[in-house]
Amino acid sequence: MIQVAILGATGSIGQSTLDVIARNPDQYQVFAVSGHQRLAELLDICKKFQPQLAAVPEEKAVYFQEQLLAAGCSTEVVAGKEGLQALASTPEVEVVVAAIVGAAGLLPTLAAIKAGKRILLANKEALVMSGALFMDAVKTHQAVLLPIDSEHNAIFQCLPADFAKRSFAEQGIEKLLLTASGGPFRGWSKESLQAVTPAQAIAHPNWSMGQKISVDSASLMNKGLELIEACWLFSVQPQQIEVVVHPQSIIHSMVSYLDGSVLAQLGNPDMRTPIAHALAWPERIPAGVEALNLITSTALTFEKPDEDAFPCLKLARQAFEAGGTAPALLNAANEVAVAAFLAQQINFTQIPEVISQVLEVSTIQAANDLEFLLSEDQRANQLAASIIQNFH
Ligand SMILES: NC(=O)C1=CN([C@@H]2O[C@H](COP(=O)(O)OP(=O)(O)OC[C@H]3O[C@@H](n4cnc5c(N)ncnc54)[C@H](OP(=O)(O)O)[C@@H]3O)[C@@H](O)[C@H]2O)C=CC1
Ligand SMILES: CC(=O)[C@@H](O)[C@H](O)COP(=O)(O)O
Ligand SMILES: [Mn+2]
Repeated sequence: MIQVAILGATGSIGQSTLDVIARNPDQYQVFAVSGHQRLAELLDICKKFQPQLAAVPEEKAVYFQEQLLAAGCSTEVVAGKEGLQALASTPEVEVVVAAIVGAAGLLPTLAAIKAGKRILLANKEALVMSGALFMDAVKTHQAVLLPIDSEHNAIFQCLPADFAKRSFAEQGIEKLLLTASGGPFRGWSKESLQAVTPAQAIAHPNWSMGQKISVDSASLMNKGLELIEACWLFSVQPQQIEVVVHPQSIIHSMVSYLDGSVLAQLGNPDMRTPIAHALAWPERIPAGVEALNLITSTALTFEKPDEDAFPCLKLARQAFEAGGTAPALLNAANEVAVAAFLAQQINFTQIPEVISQVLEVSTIQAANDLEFLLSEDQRANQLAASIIQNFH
């Protein structure tokens, strides 16, 4: 029986993971879960899956333990950030699903890496902000890193099995084709984007996801973060990645080879597919996802991204090229700007403005020390907040 810890069990990825595990009860057991604000949902998860451990914020730990006891659950509560990191590195756990949103996921994911776990990575922000530190830790601690972000999982499936052992040139790989849906505002002009509401921005055309990633998809920052994520995961440069807008989200990404072959992974847009793939890799398990019917499927179309109306993609590419702390600053500024947009404090087109300003006034430094990186993340958060204040 494979024991699984789900960091961010109450979220969209967490719920999809629980669904896949529930379909494969002979192979997987939920050993540990974490939640942050949605503790009623976490209690339901504990009642259903009876995990050994549940991590919650420090101030809610006593109350949540009482709730568990009242519900007849023997789940033990671990508290706060330390509890979450301990949970991620518990010896009994073999697989850790990194599904916390944003920078808050970095330390628990690193704890799982340092404990040599199989990491199913959804939390792209953690990798974007810490890049080389993250990948070095994977190597040093012989963790197994499997992407469940749908595009990266697709690329992983289209690459040779031993892709990490040889250069792309030796393997005849020309480039990665990273698909983007284009989000709910695809085709909109810069001017018309100014007045869009949070409700419009989180209404993704194809995927049901948490609010932050939905806004990122709408601004194309999700694709910018994914471009950086792909650079680290597959050891490529941004010039080896072409972003292709594919509004139907049926092709989840592709690999183009020198002989003219383009390998693609297709499927209905449902995160249970990449989650099941990575849980079982190199085997396959059922995910509860309906097989793609190409006869009844809609036509597949492709177009170029509009980087003028959606400057976040360009900003992310530039941040990766600048290196050092730049991607962490980009990520921090984006997190603050997205939260401000969702709280209706800024408009949608001010998201890239906040990020540009944070990057412009910051000195980019080496990012090889975790403590320093975390302090820069905090500094960029504060800087972004003060830039937003000055908008008013
Ligand atoms: N949803 C999707 O289809 C995809 C998501 N991803 C990535 O996966 C990650 C999760 O996304 P998604 O599931 O959509 O997001 P959700 O908002 O649905 O879930 C986020 C999870 O993180 C927890 N969380 C939030 N803040 C904190 C914190 N400060 N400390 C600890 N836990 C916290 C939440 O707890 P609570 O709910 O209890 O507050 C929740 O469990 C993101 O990085 C996203 O980019 C990648 C590809 C696809
Ligand atoms: C499901 C998933 O992996 C998301 O990252 C999704 O790809 C978002 O879609 P777009 O960012 O392409 O709109
Ligand atoms: Mn994705």
